[in-house]
Amino acid sequence: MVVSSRSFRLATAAVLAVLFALPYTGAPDFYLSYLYIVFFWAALATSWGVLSGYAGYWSFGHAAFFGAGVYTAAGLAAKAGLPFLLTIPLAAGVSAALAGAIGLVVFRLKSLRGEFFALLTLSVTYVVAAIVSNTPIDGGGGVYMSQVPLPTFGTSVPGAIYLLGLLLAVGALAVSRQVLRSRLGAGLLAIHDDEDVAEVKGVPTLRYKLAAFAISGAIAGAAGAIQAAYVGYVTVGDTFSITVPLYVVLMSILGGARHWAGPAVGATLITVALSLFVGGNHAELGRAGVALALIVVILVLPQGITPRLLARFRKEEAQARPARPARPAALTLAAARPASGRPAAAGDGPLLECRGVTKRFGGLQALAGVDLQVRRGEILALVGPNGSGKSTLINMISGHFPLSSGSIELDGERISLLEPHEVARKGVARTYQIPRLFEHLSVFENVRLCAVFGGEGDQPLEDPDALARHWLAFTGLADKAQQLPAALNLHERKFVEFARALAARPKLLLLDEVLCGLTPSEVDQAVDLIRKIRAGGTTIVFVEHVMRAVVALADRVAVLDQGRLLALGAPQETMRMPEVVDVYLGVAHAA
Ligand SMILES: Nc1ncnc2c1ncn2[C@@H]1O[C@H](COP(=O)(O)OP(=O)(O)OP(=O)(O)O)[C@@H](O)[C@H]1O
Repeated sequence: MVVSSRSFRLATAAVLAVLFALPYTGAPDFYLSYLYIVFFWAALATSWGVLSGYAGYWSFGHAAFFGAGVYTAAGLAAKAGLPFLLTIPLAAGVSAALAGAIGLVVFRLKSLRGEFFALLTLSVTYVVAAIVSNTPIDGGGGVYMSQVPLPTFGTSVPGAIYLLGLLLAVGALAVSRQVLRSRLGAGLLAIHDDEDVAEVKGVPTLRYKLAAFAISGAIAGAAGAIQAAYVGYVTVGDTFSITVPLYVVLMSILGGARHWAGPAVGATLITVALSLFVGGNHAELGRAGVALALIVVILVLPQGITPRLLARFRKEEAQARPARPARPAALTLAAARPASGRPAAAGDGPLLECRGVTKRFGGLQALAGVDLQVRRGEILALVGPNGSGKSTLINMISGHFPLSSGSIELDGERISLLEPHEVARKGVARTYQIPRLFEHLSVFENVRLCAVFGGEGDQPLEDPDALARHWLAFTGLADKAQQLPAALNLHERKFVEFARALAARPKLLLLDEVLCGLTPSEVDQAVDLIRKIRAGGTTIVFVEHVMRAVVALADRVAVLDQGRLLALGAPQETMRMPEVVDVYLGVAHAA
């Protein structure tokens, strides 16, 4: 049976209407409480997904944010006498602030990615728990909510808590969906796949991670506030329990952590499955069976249930729909060009100026004071023996690594102190020697992301989709748009790197060994492409070992040796210089 998107939306609206009306129909409190638990876990798991699912920063500290919400509400309502409803936004604020404060410290450190982030957030839970239990916030005895006047809309207290839980779950899903569809979501998904590359492509990674963490904390805090009213008596042991992070992680993985609805789907399935085995003679056996079934489902569907179901649904819908003509990739050239791209103009002054660029990796001097000017509109080849510092210089210009000393200016403006995403916003784009594509994004999404985050200034691009399609067509990848990078060969992966860099509309394009590993005909194709790119007004610096391409393309050649600029000039003459022949080409190659 084919269900259209419209009928799916109508069904969702009808289910929501029934759920919101339920407390007014005289439904027993037992059912309301049962459904509240589903909403509670759905909201909590959804909040986890905003940072951890999208950006891949697995937090095991969700109990800290949830607990901060529980105790903010309990403390303010039971001890300070604030109206309970007012404590919910306050709890959200406290938990968001806690997440933001932790994020400000840990997100700056590259060494705290992956498992270290998980462990660190877990330990934060115990620190917060210790603070709560050793201060008057709890004092070791727990906090009773029995004296707190709780709202009774929905005809009773359980009805009101049910409605609050439902509102929170719906709100969390709406926020998570909105995040995923925004620039923030696109940036978070890129961070998930390769944070350093995301930053170089223009994603302000620190700001985005902080925003996601704060949103995640806020929803968890609000969930904690409502849960405080639900349980009526809060204790440190129950609140800061390892169960919270373990459950939300499991729920999110089962449902699909990279989809906005995935964690809530997982939460619903697990909560309902576990509730079937709360009592009776075989409760333990039943719960073990549920756990086993979970393991099997996760092994069979590593991306989660929701993406799989949606993929099938979309496939059926597409098959049922009459085929529409494909949208053309056409785009006005003005939109595709670099923001301030100008055609090549000899003597127009340097676009890029490197002064005394030095880079040390511990005791190793990779660059030893390189002075180099790149003229506006030229193609400059950067050559030299292995380990001479070519890629390091590209990394310095794109902001990938900070300089040890020296300075780099673009268009007369110093860029060497900027973050990589700020360098990208000044009009610098690069490719990687070994393509570093976002492996969970389609080829189209890879290029679109660079269209969204590239380009000078902060004006959002009007039609990033059209720009992505344009550059995919330009690089001959239009028919690969919907594929994942893993399905491409090396040549295609390198051309996706090209398309991504071009979608950023750069003034300065840095190409790091784009021809390495390509067949002779693929090299010819790439040479042709590079010529066309320059004709569009882009200045190009390219690192290359394929001499045929260097001679065919370069206006000038810069030769590096042991981190120093050995020679600079027109290709033919520079390649014949005895010192260049000596250190790089060898007599036979120079002939
Ligand atoms: N992240 C890093 N940490 C430590 N050393 C590094 C790092 N990156 C580069 N190096 C070292 O710096 C020196 C210059 O390396 P670089 O990759 O810039 O050379 P290259 O000229 O691009 O070489 P190739 O042609 O082989 O790519 C090498 O000795 C390399 O080992």
